[in-house]
Amino acid sequence: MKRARIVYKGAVHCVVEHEGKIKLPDGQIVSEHEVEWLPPVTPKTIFALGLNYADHATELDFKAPSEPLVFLKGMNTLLGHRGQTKRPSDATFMHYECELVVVIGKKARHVKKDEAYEYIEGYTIANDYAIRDYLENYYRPNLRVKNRDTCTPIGPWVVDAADIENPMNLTLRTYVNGQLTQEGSTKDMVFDIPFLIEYLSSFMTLNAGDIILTGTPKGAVDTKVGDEVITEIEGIGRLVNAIVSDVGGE
Ligand SMILES: O=C(O)C/C(=C\C=C(/O)C(=O)O)C(=O)O
Repeated sequence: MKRARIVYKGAVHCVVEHEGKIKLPDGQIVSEHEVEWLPPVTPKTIFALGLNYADHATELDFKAPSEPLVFLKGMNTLLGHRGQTKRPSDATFMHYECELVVVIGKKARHVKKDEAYEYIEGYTIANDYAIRDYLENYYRPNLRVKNRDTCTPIGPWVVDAADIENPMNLTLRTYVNGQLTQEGSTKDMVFDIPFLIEYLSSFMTLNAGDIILTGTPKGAVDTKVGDEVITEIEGIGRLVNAIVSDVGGE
């Protein structure tokens, strides 16, 4: 089952996918172009991993971390499928990052690796844009890199965990204006999903609806106003995003 949140005729609905279209709670079927897509999740906490693919660390001239490099993101960053991301006017380098997102299904504290999958509701896709102008080293606060308004498009769907046979072997791809620019596999994560859930839940509580952005492989390159960026993950779908100027914006 694939689930999403949309606005249709001025009202918010939780919907499911039906033969490539959208099924509303009253059974009505509508096309994806008739709706406004919202982020499919409303987390209390958004966790994200930095440098969780060794080849991405290498392209930034960093070593892969020996312990998970976790940071938090604000709700201000979230945006739905087919949304418009405002390219910050102070950015020289705004890199896309295609990432598998784990959606937590129930309260998790002191979870062991071998039980971790029981705590996952499903998976979705994020594009974790990075304003690389402000990337200095591992230890700096990364607010200006990773917490810009609208810079985390996410969705379109949350796919039930039961429908993803092996989340640790999914192909990720990014297309900019139709050109394939990034390709990798979740099998190359430095810290895999069970490890991340054990690690995070060892020192804090994860709640239902919380999300973990699991990092991006190599191939993250610059984007500009006017680009269409599609991040795609095998078995989940394609997340479409447009980059617009923030000049004169709110
Ligand atoms: O911008 C960077 O690549 C470094 C970084 C985070 C990295 C990721 O999100 C990633 O590797 O997926 C940072 O915190 O600045």
